[in-house]
Amino acid sequence: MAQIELEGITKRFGKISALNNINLKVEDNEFFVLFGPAGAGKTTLLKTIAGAEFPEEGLVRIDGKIVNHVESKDRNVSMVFENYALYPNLSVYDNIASPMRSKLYKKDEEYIKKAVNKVTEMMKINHLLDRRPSQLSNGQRQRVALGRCLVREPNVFLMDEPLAHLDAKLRHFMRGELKEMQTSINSTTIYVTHDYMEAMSLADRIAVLNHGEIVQIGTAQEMYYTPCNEFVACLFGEPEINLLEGKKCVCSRTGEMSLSIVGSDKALELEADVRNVLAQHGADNIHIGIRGNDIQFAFEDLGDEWIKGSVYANEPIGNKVIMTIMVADKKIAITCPNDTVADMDQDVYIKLNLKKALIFDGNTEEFITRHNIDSFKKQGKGVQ
Ligand SMILES: Nc1ncnc2c1ncn2[C@@H]1O[C@H](COP(=O)(O)OP(=O)(O)OP(=O)(O)O)[C@@H](O)[C@H]1O
Repeated sequence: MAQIELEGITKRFGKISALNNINLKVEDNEFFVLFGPAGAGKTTLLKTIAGAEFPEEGLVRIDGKIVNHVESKDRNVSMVFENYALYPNLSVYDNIASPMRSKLYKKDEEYIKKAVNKVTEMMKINHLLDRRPSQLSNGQRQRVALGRCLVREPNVFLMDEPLAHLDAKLRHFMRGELKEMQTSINSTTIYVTHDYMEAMSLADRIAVLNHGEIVQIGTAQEMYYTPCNEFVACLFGEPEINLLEGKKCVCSRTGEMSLSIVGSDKALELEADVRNVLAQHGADNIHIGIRGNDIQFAFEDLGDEWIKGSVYANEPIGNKVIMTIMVADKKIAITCPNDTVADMDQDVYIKLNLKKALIFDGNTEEFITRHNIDSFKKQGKGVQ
């Protein structure tokens, strides 16, 4: 159990600023995910907490104590690295046993045997105990590295893409095991992943990083339903959220402010709460963020709010079809039932469910509002 606090952390590699003024508080017993594109600074942040990198500026606190000058081995953290970092000359058994034989944690061999058996059974690698790392597949090596991280009970687990090389089924199984284990042994976990589904299913809270800075911290729900900008909105969801250019206009039927999509002359009616926020907001250029499953489609014109487009692609993916539709010059991806059949260039009509739309400022790309915004806010635990 431990609370981690980072205050003003800056880390440079020559001219590269890998972390820039990071402020973050991870609560005791929290499962905290670092998420973001390649090169965002996730691994550097994890290593800074582990004591494998030292920041030029800022403070690292574990349970309130400043640990900037405490060596990695004395921080009682257990880290699993992306590149496994296994001892090549040791067997799987001895690799996993190694942390418990260190001076700090010295345990007797009987205890070690039980602990190694428990973790290797969970990882489904108990048939590989005598092999060396060079005699393993990448997925097996990754499980050994994870086993070595999990075998003792540190204050903090630091995990860098620990499931990246596993096949989909094992990955799904391991996610469940990790979450279960973290809850049962009450330890704080900081977990790096590229996979938004993994981030959303494991995390109590997520920090999105980009260019060495934190863009947003929040629950999976907040990231998905109230992202702070278009960058975050695009990271969560498959297919990626559609961002359509819109303009404020007046609806001839209601006389109220509404939105039209650039390339279409239809005025789309807004919910009163969204309309009120937009009326106060200066920007005329609006981006409408709408996910593929919040768009209806039909092969005939069903009336006022239906926008005409043409089928550009129709891609079956398992239990659904992703149809890409061209409206003016813009591609829009929608999620359809798996028996949907469509011809290329066929006329198709779509209707946006604006109750689900995210409204962004077209110039700054910052989030402005959505319908029922208060029901999506502040459901996570902890503080930024
Ligand atoms: N030892 C190093 N020397 C020089 N530059 C480094 C070093 N380690 C990281 N960097 C740079 O710091 C930045 C952040 O790297 P980091 O590995 O933390 O990103 P990341 O978000 O973990 O990326 P990925 O998801 O690809 O692993 C990158 O620009 C990277 O090239």
